Amino acid sequence: MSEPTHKLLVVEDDDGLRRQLRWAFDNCEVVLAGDRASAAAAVAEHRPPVALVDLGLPPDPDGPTEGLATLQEILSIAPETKVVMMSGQTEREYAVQAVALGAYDFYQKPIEIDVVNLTIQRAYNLHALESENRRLARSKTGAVLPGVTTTNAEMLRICGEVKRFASANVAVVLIGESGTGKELLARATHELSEKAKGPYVAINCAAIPEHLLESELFGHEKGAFTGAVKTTVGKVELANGGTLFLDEIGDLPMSLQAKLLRFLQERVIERIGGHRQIPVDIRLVSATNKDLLKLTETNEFREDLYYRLSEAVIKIPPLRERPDDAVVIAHQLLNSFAEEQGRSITAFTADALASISSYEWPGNVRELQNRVKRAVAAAAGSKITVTDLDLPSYEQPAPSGTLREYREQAERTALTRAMVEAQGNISKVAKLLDVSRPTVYDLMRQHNMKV
Ligand SMILES: Nc1ncnc2c1ncn2[C@@H]1O[C@H](COP(=O)(O)OP(=O)(O)OP(=O)(O)O)[C@@H](O)[C@H]1O
Repeated sequence: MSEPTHKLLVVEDDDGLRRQLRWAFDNCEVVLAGDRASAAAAVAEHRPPVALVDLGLPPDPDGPTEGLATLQEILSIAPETKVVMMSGQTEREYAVQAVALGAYDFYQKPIEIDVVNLTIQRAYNLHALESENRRLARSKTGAVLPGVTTTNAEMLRICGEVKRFASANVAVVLIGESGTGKELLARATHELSEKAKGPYVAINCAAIPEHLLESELFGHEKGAFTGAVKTTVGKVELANGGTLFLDEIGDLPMSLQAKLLRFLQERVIERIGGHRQIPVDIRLVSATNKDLLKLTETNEFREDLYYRLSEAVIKIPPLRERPDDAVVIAHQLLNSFAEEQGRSITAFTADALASISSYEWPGNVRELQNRVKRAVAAAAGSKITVTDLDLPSYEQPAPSGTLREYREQAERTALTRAMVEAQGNISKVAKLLDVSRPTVYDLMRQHNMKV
């Protein structure tokens, strides 16, 4: 084996054979297990790319049941692990059964080290190739900013803006419905900025009662008011050298709007009950689902503060306006929840995909997360259904608008589904839609889609 750091799990109950195998694979980090339970624990801890499993394990050393159960348990914890089963002369008939259950290969004893080594090397190669494919698929589905998944043209444009604004050190306001990813983009702005080495401190202006909010933001000195038993540093000061994220800024009470404005003009704070001016150097990112400009017209939000906060404005579209993202994010969530919950569910049914892309998603990505998580836990089959997601079934909308608009909508839906199914592989998309590759590229351009 080329890399001595490869982990190899050997599940074998015969002591002599275990020693022989450990010696034979001294170029791997061999993890030994003698039964199903210790094999499962070792897989959870080490996630070995390859496992070599004896078919006859206690309590059924002469039969296949325990070996096959161990195979299934390993794959339920780590579906990516390549399992090579070993059998005695008489158990050859179980080879097909093992492969049908997901084993990568089958090896018949007696052990010939060179041959086993070759099988294992091939398994490592395949594992590496599949990992690389998964990585590429992930990057194709657009990990354009840390933690952000998108293939939607508008979101990709927004991610580009976030990157540019992050390095420009301007005050950014993020506008979008609840669960659209405002906090996610706020964090990305911090991580990509020159303040990334400093702290990231978030505060939700709507979640804290008005009389406590001032102290939360600016801190207080001991004895400043009844109950102020010790000096407390506020969030603004805590964020010094980093980024302060003010969530639900539209709910900031008027009295504090004045105080925040003063801070933004002078860049110093005074704790409540304090007389010292403390200089604070922060990057400010705020977020709201309200129309701040409208609030300025009704005098609910100070206009001067609005302009201070919104040197850059980013509007995040709701998920219902980006059905392509709903489907792509759903797949990514499915993969990560299935891995987390140790379930071998890899797909949605076609009906479920149709519902995901047509549903309104009032709770946006947060609601999508909750539904997919529950569905992964509840699914009885290998695919997630509309019922698992507890979504209304998709109903073909009655034609509205012109024939051309209707055609365009259908074309876009078909293209999105094919892109998701093919994980961005254009040749596969072309095959699924029965058109040429150049046609796929043309369609993508027309519909503003990227791979
Ligand atoms: N494009 C995306 N890709 C992956 N995960 C996302 C995406 N958008 C949002 N999420 C995830 O969805 C969840 C909700 O996002 P977030 O908390 O950023 O929304 P928000 O707009 O700040 O919501 P609220 O206004 O309710 O605070 C988070 O777990 C976030 O990581």
